[in-house]
Amino acid sequence: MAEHKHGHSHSHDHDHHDHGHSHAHDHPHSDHAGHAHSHAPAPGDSCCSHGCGSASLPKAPMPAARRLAGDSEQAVFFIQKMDCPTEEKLIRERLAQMDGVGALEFNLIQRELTVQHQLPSIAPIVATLKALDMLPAVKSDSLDAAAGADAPDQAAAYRIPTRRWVLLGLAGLAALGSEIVAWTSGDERSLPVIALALLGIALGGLGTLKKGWIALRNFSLNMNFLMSLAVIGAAIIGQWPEAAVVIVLFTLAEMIEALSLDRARNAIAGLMAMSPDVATVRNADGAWSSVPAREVTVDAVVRVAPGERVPLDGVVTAGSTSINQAPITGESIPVAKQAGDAVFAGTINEHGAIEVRVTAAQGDSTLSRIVKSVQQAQGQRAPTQRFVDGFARWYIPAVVLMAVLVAALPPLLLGAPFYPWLYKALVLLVIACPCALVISTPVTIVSGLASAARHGILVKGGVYLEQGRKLRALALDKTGTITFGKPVVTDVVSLDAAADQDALLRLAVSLAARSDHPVSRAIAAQEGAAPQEVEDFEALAGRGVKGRIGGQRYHLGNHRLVHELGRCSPELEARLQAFEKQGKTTTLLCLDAQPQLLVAVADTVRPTSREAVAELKGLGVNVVMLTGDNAHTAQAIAAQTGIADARGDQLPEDKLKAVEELGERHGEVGMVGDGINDAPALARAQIGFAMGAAGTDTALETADVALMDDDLRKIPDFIRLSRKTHAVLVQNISIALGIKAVFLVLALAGMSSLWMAVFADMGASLIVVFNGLRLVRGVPSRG
Ligand SMILES: Nc1ncnc2c1ncn2[C@@H]1O[C@H](COP(=O)(O)OP(=O)(O)OP(=O)(O)O)[C@@H](O)[C@H]1O
Ligand SMILES: [Cu+]
Repeated sequence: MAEHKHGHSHSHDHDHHDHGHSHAHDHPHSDHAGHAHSHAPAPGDSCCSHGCGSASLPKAPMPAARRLAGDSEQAVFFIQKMDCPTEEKLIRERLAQMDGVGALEFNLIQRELTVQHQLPSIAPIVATLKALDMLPAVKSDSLDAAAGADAPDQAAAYRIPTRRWVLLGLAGLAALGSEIVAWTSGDERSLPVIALALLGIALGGLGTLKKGWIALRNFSLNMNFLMSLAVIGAAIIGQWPEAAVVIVLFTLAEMIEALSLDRARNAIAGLMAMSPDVATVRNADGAWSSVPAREVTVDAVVRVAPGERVPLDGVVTAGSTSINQAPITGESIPVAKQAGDAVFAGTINEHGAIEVRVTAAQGDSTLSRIVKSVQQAQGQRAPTQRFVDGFARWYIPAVVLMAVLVAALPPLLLGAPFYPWLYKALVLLVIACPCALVISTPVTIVSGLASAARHGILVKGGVYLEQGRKLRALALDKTGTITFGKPVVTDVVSLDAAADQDALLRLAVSLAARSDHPVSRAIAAQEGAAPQEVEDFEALAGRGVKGRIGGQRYHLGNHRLVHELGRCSPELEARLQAFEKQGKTTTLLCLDAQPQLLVAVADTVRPTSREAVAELKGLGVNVVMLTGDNAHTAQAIAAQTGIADARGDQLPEDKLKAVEELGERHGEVGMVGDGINDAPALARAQIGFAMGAAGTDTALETADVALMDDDLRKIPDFIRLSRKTHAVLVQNISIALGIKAVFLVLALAGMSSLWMAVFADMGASLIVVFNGLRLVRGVPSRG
């Protein structure tokens, strides 16, 4: 992996109008410290992460929610009881009816609910949630800054209390006892049988019955309602032991489901666990002491011994070592670090002892921003999830209707016996549970997101994870993406034989020193030429720079600039081409618009780029290079990387047009870029990728998919993961529906009992959850 994250420090006053290429990832942490991240865009606003104009293609459909006109407040609740999609539906239906309540965002896996509202206080929302027996805890409330300070310890809240397990165990014994007594005595309605069954229902099923009752009162047909109906129905037709066994099994299924969701949540939390809890901090007197990492402030100096993990983000101030950055970038190749280099919390110091000046508090570290970003990403609904939710909406009523018909029609029309058909109807009600179906999608998406994060790929939403497999074209910029973005001067040629080349070079260096553009930086790095004072400095986007030195007017820029100055000639063009054909970028220093000096710089292609391009081609993706650099250089670099379609001289509008045109020709387009000149094209692409995100705030926040390091091979990795995720989603939906279909037939044929139906439902839920969790284990390997 490329290691080039040296913080550079130009002491000059840089022009910030310099377009494009401030190459953010080349100078990390310049203002990292004290940069509080409120990483919480309002739901619904997140559709356009680049702030793209209204003309751009829809990147993610808006969540179906009422939009509030004007400003709205936001409150986040932690709802311990919200662990099943049924609860979500119930809450959604009730809250959506309230005036002043806008978008609702559910995060089942974190059990969080975010509400946009325009109410003077959140009390009515809390009251509604309480009426649904949801017992919300306020995590944050934009009306009340202090809210959430005493939010419960969520980790503890996720745990299922032992008491519940014991109760369930006793309930199970009672239900089993009832079954045994009934079986041995051959009487299902004797007093001991009924008493034991009632005991089982009371110990294990009251919660479900209560929820069922709440659902009924709110006219919301949900799982609990169906189960309650089935149990009461079974009791009415005298199947007491069965009623008890069913409710106990159902409660057990619910608890197992909650546990398996924990697994998904842990996949994310596990990322955070990589960062140590204590840091060795230098005190004012120079002694070292152990301090909880949470309490270490920016600018403190911490010591990291060999073999230890780096506790906080920072910059090395003393010592040198190599660090395994796998927790951030997913690549376990050690990276050399010396004074001035950035290190990240959670990464592993391999051999040297280093001292690190902390640049971000624990909560702002790159790792915790990754975790927050993944948590947030999974709160947004992926397209498949929307489909599944929509399906579940008509599925339950349809099955209930069918159950009613099954119970009523055969006895009424054919004179069939009533009880057996009622029993079949009850089995149908149990089968109607869509839990497996509804839960399969979020679990799969979360596992995919967590797996990507572990491999240094930060996906900003399930949408992108689902879309990745559809990418048919990928546009790459050249400087800093395909190449290292660290060009060096290779040739300096005076165009006027009589001129003093060193004096001209000194002028070029003076102008270049004012710019952050990689080409300028290469020129500015020329040795032995102290820069001179520049007046009226100006950056010329896509061309170069200009300014006055010693009263003379100078331009420093590319062929386009000279052309526009009207001083181009066939001879000059021939000279430029000779360098460009070798993949070098040419820059000309002009005095009074007249070219005087030619400076050629060469950038190195990243060794991973070529492989990435080959892999992308293998995946059926058309790779196109779009660069502001000239066409000849573009061709030469493209040839080195195996890219057939390379387009040079691209201004920002041209890049945008190119992306549009690729979209029309091939379908979904991705774009990788890092400069301001790439921003419009990035926004237009269906998926905007940023590289080297570990060192920068902006790349981490604005891209749809951020690669933590500069390895382009992560893009084919991402596409493969997207395909795998899709495959698992399809499997899960087929399993969930398939099992239902089988039991539907069995039920109608009278071959399925109630408890078999509950068992099947539990089995289906477990299968889809574990199938989904499989994704955590790995990105399909890159051959
Ligand atoms: N500040 C500058 N100093 C010197 N040359 C510049 C400067 N700005 C632009 N140029 C010239 O203009 C060309 C186009 O610049 P632009 O920033 O659009 O693209 P780039 O960063 O070189 O390439 P890419 O689009 O692949 O990232 C550069 O190759 C360079 O020759
Ligand atoms: Cu020309």
